[in-house]
Amino acid sequence: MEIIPIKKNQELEVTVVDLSYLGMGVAKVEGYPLFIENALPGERIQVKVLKIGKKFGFGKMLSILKTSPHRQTIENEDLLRTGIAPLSHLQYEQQLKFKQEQVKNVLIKTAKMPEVQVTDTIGMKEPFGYRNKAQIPVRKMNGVLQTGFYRKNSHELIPLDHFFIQDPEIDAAIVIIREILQQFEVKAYNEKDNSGFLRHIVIRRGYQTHEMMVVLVTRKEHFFQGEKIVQKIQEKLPEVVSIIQNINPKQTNVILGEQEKVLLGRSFIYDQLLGKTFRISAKSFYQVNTQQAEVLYQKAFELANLEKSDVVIDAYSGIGTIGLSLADQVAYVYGMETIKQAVIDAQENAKLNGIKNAEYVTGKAEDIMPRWKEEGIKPNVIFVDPPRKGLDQTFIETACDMDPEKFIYISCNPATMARDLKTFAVNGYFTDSIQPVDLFPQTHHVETIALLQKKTS
Ligand SMILES: C[S@@+](CC[C@H](N)C(=O)[O-])C[C@H]1O[C@@H](n2cnc3c(N)ncnc32)[C@H](O)[C@@H]1O
Repeated sequence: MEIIPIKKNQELEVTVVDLSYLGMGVAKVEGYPLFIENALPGERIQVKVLKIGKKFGFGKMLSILKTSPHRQTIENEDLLRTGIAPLSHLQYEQQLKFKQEQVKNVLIKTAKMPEVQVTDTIGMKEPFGYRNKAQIPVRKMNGVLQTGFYRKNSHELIPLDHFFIQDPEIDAAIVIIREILQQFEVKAYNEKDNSGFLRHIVIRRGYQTHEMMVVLVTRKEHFFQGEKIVQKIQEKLPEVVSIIQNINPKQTNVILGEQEKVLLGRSFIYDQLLGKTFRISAKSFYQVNTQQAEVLYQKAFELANLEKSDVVIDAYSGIGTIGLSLADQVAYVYGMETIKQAVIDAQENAKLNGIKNAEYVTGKAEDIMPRWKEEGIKPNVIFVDPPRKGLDQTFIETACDMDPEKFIYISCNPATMARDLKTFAVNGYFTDSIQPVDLFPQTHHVETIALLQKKTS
């Protein structure tokens, strides 16, 4: 586009025509896209132009002149401002449709597979208060240690007590811990000059067990009055079975550092998933929505149509939730994962549940898979559940070379999944169907399960 038809600070009336994949309303002014927070398709709004780029700009909604029938009232607009719940102004049924459309779009545009069926998104009955984990930044505001969340695309803290999508017991615990920290005059971290002490409070709470883990992320090891603070937390929060100090001295956006000290109790909590018990360490991955994780895994097992003689690979295995949940339906499970603590959890979880036909090793999927191929392991079904960046392309080639009957690809990023499905197709595996599951209500994130089968002709 040569001429940009609008100017910064201009106020104008527009019609919202679309919702971006990040949940922002999109209006077009003479073809020039303007992204607007808290705006829904079909709405006529008054907007002020905030930012102009070469290809698109951003606007701030001033008022709604015509409201979408799909809009719902939100408790607190900070949930949109912080990006905690960027779809919370859209009715839940519509959120589910929006997610299905997102998956369809990437299949058409990225994977070039318009023929693949994308089924309806499986939603939750109560789509809030579901997160079993919180990672809350701690900063000094008006001279006081404060907790909240960052404004979108910034590190400016917006104080917040009710996070809406988090387990309310976690929200309450954050407030109690904050008050204790204020009482002991703990210094909040200042990222501008990498000074101060407390950076983040991370909390996990077992959905079934209600066991709570509190991780205090600090810049330095020396914890002035640490013992007293720990004692007070335990006194006020009897669900806490684990308090960990994680030390992160670096000037970085990465929350957890390398070094960890157990200040109280165990280095892990237990939770139950699909009738099995799992221990979860601070650095191990565990799906944040336990209820929907059960729905996700059950659907994945159903699609896998497992047989008692099957050999299964659980790639990117975390604490072994997928492989150990299905171990009693198959002959053997091999799992691999990069985080050592998570692999130890998986090994312990196998013992805890009396599972003898599963083994877990530490390493990158792309390094372990060629080794297993060399050793002559012949999987019938391979489950892959990678992080947002998707699969390593050499991993896909090696895995396809091992000639399994099918793959079950669980993904938290439809865009990288669509890219990977193309590589699978080149290597002889076609995508049969895609099932979106809503693990992250009120947000733009969506989890999907793809079933891939070997090409027969
Ligand atoms: C989305 S999680 C899934 C974990 C587990 N399957 C579950 O459902 O809880 C992805 C996991 O892959 C691990 N990971 C990241 N890169 C990896 C790699 N190159 N090889 C193996 N595992 C990796 C992460 O540490 C994380 O535990």
